[in-house]
Amino acid sequence: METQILDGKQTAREIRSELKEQIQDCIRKGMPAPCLAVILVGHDEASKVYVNNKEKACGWIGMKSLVCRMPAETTQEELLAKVQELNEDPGVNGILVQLPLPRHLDADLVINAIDPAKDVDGFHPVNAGKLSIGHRDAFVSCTPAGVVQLLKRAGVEIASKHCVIAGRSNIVGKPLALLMLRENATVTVCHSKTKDLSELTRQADIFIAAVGRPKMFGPEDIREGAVVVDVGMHRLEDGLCGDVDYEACMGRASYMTPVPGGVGPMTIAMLLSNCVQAYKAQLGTRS
Ligand SMILES: Nc1nc(=O)c2c([nH]1)NC[C@@H]1CN(c3ccc(C(=O)N[C@@H](CCC(=O)O)C(=O)O)cc3)C=[N+]21
Repeated sequence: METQILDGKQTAREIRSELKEQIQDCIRKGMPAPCLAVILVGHDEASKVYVNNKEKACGWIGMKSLVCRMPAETTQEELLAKVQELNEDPGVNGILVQLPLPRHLDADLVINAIDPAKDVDGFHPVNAGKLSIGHRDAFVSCTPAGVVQLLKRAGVEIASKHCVIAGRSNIVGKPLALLMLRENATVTVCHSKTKDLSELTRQADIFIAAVGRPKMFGPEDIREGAVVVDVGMHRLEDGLCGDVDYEACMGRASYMTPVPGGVGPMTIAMLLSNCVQAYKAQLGTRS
């Protein structure tokens, strides 16, 4: 079987050009440019790369980005004060606190402090709760939103399909299950304690791997013709790879996301999209 590539890089480019047009429209009407604020605490190397990528992506579409770099020894109080300052700044439309935080800081407390209307990561309990009860105005976590956009734009049918998700994190597995349910899929979520995992994943029409273990899934774990989405990202000696053994599944899946160039670029595109959504909502409520 010929495996089609789900090209996240190209799809992200399309989404960015749509967002860029929307922003130019607003600016032509005399509105200020939207602005995303990113808080980066400490010196995690991977985080620096992501934050740079986000800055670049903002630049491409005419969005301002404000990166607040704070030292590794920043206290909880200092971090909360920074979040408060950005909450109150009318020039800031979206706030993202780059994770992971240094160990002495409590990420839950920090996320709870973000104004839900500026929570473009969709991590605040108010947004997570709204997603779970189907409110359309919630900010949805960027990686799950990116997966659904990628499938839809490739013309993959979701309704009535059996979607099996491996992984149950608050930022990927759980919100993705809710989104796929909203798209009328039948959803199974599995995890490290699941019995006969491979038996289950082989029943998937759409299989989504989000476990965080390099090349954990191979052709024996997927059905011939399945749609395979790989959320994993691992930096090995010979480059990046995902949770799925991409080469080995070539020819067995009907569609598959590469790593890199699959879900990663879509995550950033959805972050930009959430920012534009926040910006428009805030413009609408200003007197
Ligand atoms: N508050 C918060 N929100 C996040 O959304 C968030 C975060 N913290 N912490 C870290 C993770 C990870 N993440 C990625 C974003 C883009 C790529 C991406 O663009 N990947 C490229 C490759 C990039 C490379 O070469 O390293 C690709 O897959 O093609 C990957 C990973 C967002 N995260």
